[in-house]
Amino acid sequence: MNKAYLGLGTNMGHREGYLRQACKTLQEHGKINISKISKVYETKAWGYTEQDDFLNICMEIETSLSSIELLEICHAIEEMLNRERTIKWGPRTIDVDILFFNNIISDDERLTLPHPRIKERAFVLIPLMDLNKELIINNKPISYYLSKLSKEERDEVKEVSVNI
Ligand SMILES: Nc1ncnc2c1ncn2[C@@H]1O[C@H](COP(=O)(O)OP(=O)(O)OP(=O)(O)O)[C@@H](O)[C@H]1O
Ligand SMILES: Nc1nc2c(c(=O)[nH]1)N=C(CO)CN2
Repeated sequence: MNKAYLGLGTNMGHREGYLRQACKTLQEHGKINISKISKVYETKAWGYTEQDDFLNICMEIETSLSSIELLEICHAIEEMLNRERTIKWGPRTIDVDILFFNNIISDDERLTLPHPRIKERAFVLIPLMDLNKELIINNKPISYYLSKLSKEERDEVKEVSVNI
């Protein structure tokens, strides 16, 4: 069985609803089991800042799918929930990224592993820390990268009480 970590984000419309639908679709897939789910965080937009706040979560899954098959499922969920690609890093109903897939390291443009921007993103590092503090990128634990971010960046990620 493969172990993977996914990052989900949404900042349009009924954000909890989109997260719930994405989780339900993943859980109902016969070849995916959600083994852990992080707390829910409300986060300031990163990268392209002129947009509404996001809700972000991460999850750990077990799956018999290959990494590319899993990527196809992530894209199918984005399509089902009407994600549109207009502005780079812009508003979206849902984004489902593969953060880690086993210990695979790949610089393939279609599927880069670990996801290339985890290290800079408090909105990913903080929920990942809920799941597994031992995750490693370039021989360093994710806590190292979180400690390198400024207090301001970390403070932009706030736990909220939302049930998914
Ligand atoms: N680990 C990965 N997880 C998801 N998509 C990936 C990954 N590595 C590469 N990609 C590719 O990145 C492309 C762009 O993805 P997407 O439009 O979701 O980017 P984004 O979420 O806006 O930005 P970012 O990639 O910085 O999170 C996808 O077509 C996908 O094939
Ligand atoms: N806070 C936050 N900012 C973002 C997010 C996101 O999920 N959360 N996703 C982006 C593109 O992947 C760009 N910026």
